[in-house]
Amino acid sequence: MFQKILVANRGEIAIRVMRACREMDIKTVAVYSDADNKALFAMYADEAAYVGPAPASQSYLNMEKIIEVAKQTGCDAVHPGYGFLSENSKFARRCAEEGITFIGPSADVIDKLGSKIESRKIAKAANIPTVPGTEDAVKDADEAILVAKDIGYPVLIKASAGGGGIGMRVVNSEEEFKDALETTMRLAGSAFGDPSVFIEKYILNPRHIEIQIMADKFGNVIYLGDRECSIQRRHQKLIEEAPSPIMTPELRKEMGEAAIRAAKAVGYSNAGTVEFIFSNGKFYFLEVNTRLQVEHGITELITGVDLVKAQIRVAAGFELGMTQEDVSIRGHAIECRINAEDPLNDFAPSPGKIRRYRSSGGPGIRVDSGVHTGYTISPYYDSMISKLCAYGEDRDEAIARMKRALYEYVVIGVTTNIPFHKAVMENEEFKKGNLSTRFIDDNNIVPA
Ligand SMILES: Nc1ncc2cc(-c3cccc4ccccc34)c(N3CC[C@@H](N)C3)nc2n1
Ligand SMILES: [Ca+2]
Repeated sequence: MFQKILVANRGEIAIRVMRACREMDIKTVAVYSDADNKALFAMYADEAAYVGPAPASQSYLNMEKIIEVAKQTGCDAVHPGYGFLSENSKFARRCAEEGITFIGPSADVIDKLGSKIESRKIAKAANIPTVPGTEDAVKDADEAILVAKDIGYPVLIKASAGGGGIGMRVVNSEEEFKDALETTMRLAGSAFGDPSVFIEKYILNPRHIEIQIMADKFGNVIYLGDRECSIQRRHQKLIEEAPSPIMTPELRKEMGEAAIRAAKAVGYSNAGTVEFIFSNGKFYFLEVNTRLQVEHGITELITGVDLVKAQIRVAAGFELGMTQEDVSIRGHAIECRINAEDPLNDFAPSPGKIRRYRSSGGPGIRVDSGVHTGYTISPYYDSMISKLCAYGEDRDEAIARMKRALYEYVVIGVTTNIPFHKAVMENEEFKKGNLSTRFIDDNNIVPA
C-alpha cells in the first residue's frame, strides 16, 4: 500500500482525497498556488508545497512542477481528482516514467477513451447501443451530407477530442451543414488540437444518465449504480441524483453490464463513468469519463462504497474485494452544487469574500466543501462553494431533507445559487421526476 500520496488538486476534492488517505493511514502532500496559500485544503494534508502563480496553467496544470514535488517529498502516487490533469494522458505517462503511480486508468486507456470516435467503435464492438452516425471522422462535407441525409436531421457535429458539450453543433438542415462543419472543425482544432469531428443523430431532449464503474488491475469490473445528471445549464451540472427516477432493476442491469463490457474491452482500471443519453425507453452510449466525477458522493451514499478508497486500493494493486453481487442500492441521494453565482443574473460568477459561513447538517446531510468564514472565492478557478448532498430512504425524503438543508445553509458575503436549488426542490415536474436535459429551459425556475 502507498505510504504517501500527492493530491494534485484543490478545494473540496482535495479535502475529499485527503480524508480517505487519513482514514487509511496514508500521508498526503498538498500542492497550492498563490491564490490558495491560505486555503483550507492545504491544512488537511501532512505537507504542502507551493507550485506557482494563481493561473492553473502555471500551477495545477504544471505537470513537471507537480512531479518534482512528488519526487522531492517521496510520494508513491498522485491522485489527480477531477478537472485539471485528471484526464491528461501525458501526465499519467510522465508519472509512470518517474515510477509514481497515477491513481486512475493507464495513459493508453485515457488516450483511447479521450477520442469519442475511438470510444464509439469500442462501444459498437461491445454491443452497446450507440447513436446512429458516422463510423469515423468526417473527411469531406459531401460524404458527411450523405450520412446526415441518411440518418435524418437534426444531426449533431461533435469534436472527437471534445468534452462537456464543447465542440458540439446542432445542424437542422443541409443548407447549414457546410459552414457548421467548417466552424466545428476549426473550433476543435484550436480548442483540442485535433480537428476530427463525427456526426450523430441529435436525440431531442434526452435524459443524461451515467453508470459508475470500478475496475482493478486483474480484469475485475463492477458497476455501482446509476446517476441522473439531466439538470444542467450550458453543460454545467447543477443537480444530480442517484438512482435516476426512471431506473428499474432491469434497466440498471442492462446499462451496467453494457458499461462493464466497454471497460473490459479497453482494459480499464480504477474509477470511471460511462455516460449515456436516454430517450423513449432507449439508452445510447455517449462517452467514458476516465476520472472520479464531482457527483461521486451520491453513489457513495446509496451504495455505502467509499469510491476514493477503492481507487487508492486498486491503484496500489489490490483486487476489488467485492463482486457485483455485493453491490446493493439503498435509498435515494440528491446533490446540489452550491456555487458562488447569481441565478438572477444569468448565473454569472460572483466571487468575493465569505463573511459568514455555516453549512447545513443533521440527518441524511453530507456537505463537501473547501470554504470557510473569511475565505475569498478566487476568480481563477470554478466558483463552487460546496456539494450539498441529501440522502433519504426514498426520493421524497431526499427532497424533503435537501429542502431543509437549503434553508439552513448560511453563506453571507457572496451571491449563491441556493435560491435556484430551493425553487427546483419545490417544482412540480421535478417532484414527479420528469427530467430531461431541457429541464431548466422547459420549467421557468424562479429562484426562491
Ligand atoms: N446524439 C446526441 N444527441 C443528444 C445529445 C445530448 C447531449 C447532452 C447531454 C447532456 C446535456 C445536454 C445539454 C444540452 C445539449 C445536449 C446535452 C450530448 N452530450 C452533451 C455533452 C456530452 N456529454 C454529450 N450528446 C448528445 N448526442
Ligand atoms: Ca466527458
